Amino acid sequence: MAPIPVSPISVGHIDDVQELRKTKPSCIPQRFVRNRAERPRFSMINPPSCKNIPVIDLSKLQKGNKDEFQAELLQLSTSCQDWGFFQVINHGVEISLLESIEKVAMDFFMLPLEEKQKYPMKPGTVQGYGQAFVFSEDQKLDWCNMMALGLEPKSIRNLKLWPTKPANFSETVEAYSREIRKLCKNLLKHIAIGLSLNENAFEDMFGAAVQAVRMNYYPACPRPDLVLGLSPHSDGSALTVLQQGKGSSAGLQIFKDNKWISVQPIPNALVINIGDTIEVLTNGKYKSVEHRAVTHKEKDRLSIVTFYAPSYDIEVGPMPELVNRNNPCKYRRYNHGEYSKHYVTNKLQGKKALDFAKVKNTHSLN
Ligand SMILES: O=C(O)CCC(=O)C(=O)O
Ligand SMILES: [Fe+2]
Repeated sequence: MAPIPVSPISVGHIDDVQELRKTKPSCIPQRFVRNRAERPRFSMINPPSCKNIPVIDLSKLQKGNKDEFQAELLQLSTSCQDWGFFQVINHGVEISLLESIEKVAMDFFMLPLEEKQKYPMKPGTVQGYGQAFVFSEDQKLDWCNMMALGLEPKSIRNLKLWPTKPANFSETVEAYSREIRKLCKNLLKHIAIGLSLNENAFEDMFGAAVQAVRMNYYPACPRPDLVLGLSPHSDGSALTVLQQGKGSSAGLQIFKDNKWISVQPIPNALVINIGDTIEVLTNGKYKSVEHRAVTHKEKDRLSIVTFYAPSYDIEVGPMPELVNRNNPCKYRRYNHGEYSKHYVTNKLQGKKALDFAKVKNTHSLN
């Protein structure tokens, strides 16, 4: 008799957060209630002295005169080095496409649960509908429903997990992802120039880049002070592009100078962040930054997140140009596919995943 496949992971019952919300619970189920230290403290967010994350005007890098180009390039390098996060305006992605992706994502989340559950996210994977990064029965859960899809290269697509509803879902995700791919290449080109590297340095190294999209839906929560929309983490990607639903509450927070800072959405801008892979490639000059999502008492929130990373068969390690006596090599070389596997098979826990790549016993570790 053929052995019955048994999932080695037991995650217990996971409530669907939108369904839970519909029941208007008077108290939050314990699995969502964070330990005290992890709870968001809204009174501590964004003191008046704290600025919003930097803004990059991509049109100045593409069509600006020489002075505008240099000034914007400097702003880009500084944003990558000091913040690891920025918003990009005049990014070249049509507003109508931003609206279409938001519509299909929203329409998807509004489908009946049975329809969404036709594409279940299996424990230990990050494709399909459900909660990702859950590995045990006692792990706290995020106040979020996710739909995650692998896109490029075509070999990582799992079409069984692509919804057939709402109408135009696949076409829209594909069209959107093509444009976001162009944006990532464009940004990486300018990031390379800002680092005095060949403009194609990243592009040439990445091979057939991997791209995945994750739609996050955070229903309003009666006790935003007790839960997290998404646990603190850095992204395993090279670059991440995040679109926030129009009119959504502010929900994304980044950890900077030992404080959580709330990112104030700018209409039609896209939020970009440096992922672990760029941290390694730049030998820590540009760092991936820990971030999380919090919820709102009355408003739901949608985010559409694209991860852009090198091909799985690529070897990643600090670029020789960025390693020198003052900045000795901080990360080992490894296969990017192995890192991706490591990343998706561990719970989100700040920047812990990157320990995988850190060289032990150097004085300059941070
Ligand atoms: O929804 C957000 O603002 C954060 C999403 C995020 O960080 C992610 O999906 O990796
Ligand atoms: Fe993230």
